[in-house]
Amino acid sequence: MVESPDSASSTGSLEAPKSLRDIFPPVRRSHILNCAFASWHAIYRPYTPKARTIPLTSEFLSYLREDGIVLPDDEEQITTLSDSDGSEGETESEDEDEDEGGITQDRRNPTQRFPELHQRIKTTIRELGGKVSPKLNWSSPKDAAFMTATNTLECRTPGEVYLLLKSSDFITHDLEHAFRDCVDDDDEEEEGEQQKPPLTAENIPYHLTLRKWFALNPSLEFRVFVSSRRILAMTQRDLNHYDFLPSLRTTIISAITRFFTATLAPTFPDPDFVFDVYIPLSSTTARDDAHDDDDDDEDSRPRVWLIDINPWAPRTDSILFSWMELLRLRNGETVAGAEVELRLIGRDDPEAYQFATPQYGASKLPRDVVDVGLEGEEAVWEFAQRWRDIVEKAERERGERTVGR
Ligand SMILES: Nc1ncnc2c1ncn2[C@@H]1O[C@H](COP(=O)(O)OP(=O)(O)OP(=O)(O)O)[C@@H](O)[C@H]1O
Ligand SMILES: [Mg+2]
Repeated sequence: MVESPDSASSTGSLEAPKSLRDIFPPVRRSHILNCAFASWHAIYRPYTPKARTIPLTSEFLSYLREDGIVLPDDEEQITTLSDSDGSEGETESEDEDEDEGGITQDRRNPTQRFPELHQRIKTTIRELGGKVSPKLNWSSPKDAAFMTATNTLECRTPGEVYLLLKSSDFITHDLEHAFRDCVDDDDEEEEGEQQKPPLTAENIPYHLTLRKWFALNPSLEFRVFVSSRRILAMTQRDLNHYDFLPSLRTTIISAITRFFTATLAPTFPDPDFVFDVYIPLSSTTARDDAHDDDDDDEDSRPRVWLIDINPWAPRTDSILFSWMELLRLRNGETVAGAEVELRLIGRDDPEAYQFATPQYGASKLPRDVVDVGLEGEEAVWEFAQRWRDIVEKAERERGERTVGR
């Protein structure tokens, strides 16, 4: 989870600026838990790219929390810090717990320390085609992508997964600060609820999520802000300018709105949340390759995939909006009947990164997309044209033309 900057000062209000924390509605612990991947994935699996969630043991959580990185010894290709610090090839006796400044460190290798879990992760990677993108309850280790040979979150072995998780501050946030700035759910107690254990950090069920790796195009990732089961606003997620996006605005808004109305709006446990979607270039290829849904849906309209659900909380990055703006929209400070805004990065916007210079190394820009970028404007345009053709065909089939140039 990335902390969003407190943008109280950028609202232009004449009132004395208040901090975002002062005015943000309280965030309940249950809301945070509802946004954990394993919680919502259980409901919306047919709409997500292929993924598996693996319950984590306390042994594994201790391993993640400890300083130092002891990696498995059953992998050949991984070159890591542990190779140079001499931990590889330690004998049984050296693997025993040792006391370092009062803190007990378990130096055993993951293959001895949590063999079953290690094997399960290995098998799951294989089942998902050999390449996965890892995530804990709420966060992916985007800030640690630089640790891998590919500079992405693509992992082929459990060791690569462990290395990313252990190197990431975002993962540490999931482990140590999941309920930071949250309130209890006391007033929500219903009959029979008293039997439930209290929602404390100690009894958070942690899961490792492994998502089948696919080369998604970051220009087609969007974040959507929902309040009272109503879409308030949408934003591009990737911080590059894409010339072709404005002409697809109406199509994108209606595809996402249709998806939201049919799936999330009626069933997500909380009325306020933030969700991320991806609109694949070619629904058929992508579905065959990475989708969990086995139906024979021949609908050729742009398909919307659910990537993540995030808390309605300052900790969620509001990207091209400020949380102040969103809270105002929430309070109805909008023109009645106005269409939902999809905010895109303009060519000269200060937020715009150089094309092919993404925010967290290449983790947001799969290699083939980088290649398109590096091939220059023409290749990008060709790509855009292909996408537009698909969309236009779909719209024609529906008998309504919403795309035009
Ligand atoms: N199956 C996948 N294969 C390859 N890349 C993926 C896959 N799923 C997601 N990604 C990429 O990883 C990025 C991060 O994923 P996700 O949004 O789940 O992480 P996050 O930590 O929750 O991010 P945030 O902090 O912005 O909420 C996505 O924006 C997407 O570009
Ligand atoms: Mg997220």
